[in-house]
Amino acid sequence: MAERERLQWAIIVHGGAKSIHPSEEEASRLGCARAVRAGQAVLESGGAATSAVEAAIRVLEDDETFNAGFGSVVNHHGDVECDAALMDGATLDVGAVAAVQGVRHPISLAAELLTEQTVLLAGAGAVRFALERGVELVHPADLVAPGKRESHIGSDTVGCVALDAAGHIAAGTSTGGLAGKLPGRVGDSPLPGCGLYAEDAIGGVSVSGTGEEITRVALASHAMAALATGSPAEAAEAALDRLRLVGGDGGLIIIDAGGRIGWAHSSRDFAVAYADDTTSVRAMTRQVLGRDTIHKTDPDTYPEDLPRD
Ligand SMILES: NC(=O)C[C@H](N)C(=O)O
Repeated sequence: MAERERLQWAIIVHGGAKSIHPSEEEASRLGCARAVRAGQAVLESGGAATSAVEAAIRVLEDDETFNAGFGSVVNHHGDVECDAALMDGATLDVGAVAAVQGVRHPISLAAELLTEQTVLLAGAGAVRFALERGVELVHPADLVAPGKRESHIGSDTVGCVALDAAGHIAAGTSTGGLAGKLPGRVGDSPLPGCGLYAEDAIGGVSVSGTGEEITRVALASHAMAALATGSPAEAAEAALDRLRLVGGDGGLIIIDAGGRIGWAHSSRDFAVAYADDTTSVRAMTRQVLGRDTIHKTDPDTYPEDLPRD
């Protein structure tokens, strides 16, 4: 197939690798579509990929459908502790935060760190940094959405990858982690090479799934390596093969340097939405790519007047 000319911009988000209850499918698709629309607005006005990723993830963090920011699952002690990261493929800068409490938008705290020498801040130090930088803080209990306190199900981290008009790629993640996790536990999401990676010359990837297994196989780095020889969907598939070695479940979204979008998941479902300068917002909760996926759903196309809450 002839190589496509590079697109002006492209963006994909995910709402987590998990089983999505039928009653949550529409909310998952709509939530992801809204997030894409927020990132798209940044990209269409010539904004940076890092800003688009932050804007998209902030929408997902505000949506209790997803396990990030408000609506995060609770840990073993009933508290929300969040991990998030943002990586700039132009500079290979990373900003990451782990096990933070009471930060309304962990992705914005990660963005604040992006230009600092420090890559990853955890716990109380990260919250102090948020205070110094004027990043919005809330009472930690205010991040617990009704219904999530009792819930020990669900593992629906959010993520985003974007390519901007200048050819720069960024990737981001945000999560409440795994329900019932030990306090202080940190998953793959804030770790470059595990939960995310971005490098302009290659592409960008954002991951969801069982964090310990994803970390053990450095999943994002495998997807990046596989992009050298395959399409984004093939690279996501190759990474999932790697994950099967340790028995984990997951999903990956990818954009390559040419703006091609792809994703795959071994979890039953994976809410995804995407758009580029030639395609309006499309969203779905599962698709056939992985040999372990069981359903096919044609993507819903969302018009300009995307429904609002
Ligand atoms: N839902 C998720 O993707 C969870 C995240 N990967 C973690 O283990 O913290």
